[in-house]
Amino acid sequence: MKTFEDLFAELGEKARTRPANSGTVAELDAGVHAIGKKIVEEAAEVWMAAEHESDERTAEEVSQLLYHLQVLLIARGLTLADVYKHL
Ligand SMILES: N=c1c2ncn([C@@H]3O[C@H](COP(=O)(O)OP(=O)(O)OP(=O)(O)O)[C@@H](O)[C@H]3O)c2ncn1[C@@H]1O[C@H](COP(=O)(O)O)[C@@H](O)[C@H]1O
Repeated sequence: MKTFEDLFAELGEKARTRPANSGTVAELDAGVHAIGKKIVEEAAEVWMAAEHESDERTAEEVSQLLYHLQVLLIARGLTLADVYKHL
């Protein structure tokens, strides 16, 4: 099973190697403004799923929000350590 740290390492590698079919590369190229909008959209989907949908759907929406948050960190050149020091 992929962990949060595994995903961050994978996305960092995508950003470095820029494979042609990567949604992550496309999202990074779209920029921080577009990524931020995606985060807000996914956060709303998390809220709606938690209030009205199943545990499985809620977990899925949370995974998507975490993905977009990680893309934002990479876009800003931040690491997980930069976040963890605030936890
Ligand atoms: N975990 C994710 C992930 N979570 C969410 N997403 C993206 O976020 C979107 C999810 O949003 P929705 O389901 O709300 O989207 P949708 O309704 O299908 O489409 P939208 O209209 O919202 O775009 C997906 O379409 C993906 O583009 C992800 N894209 C990639 N990953 C993982 O990231 C890694 C790298 O992926 P690539 O860069 O695409 O190779 C792989 O391990 C992937 O599994």
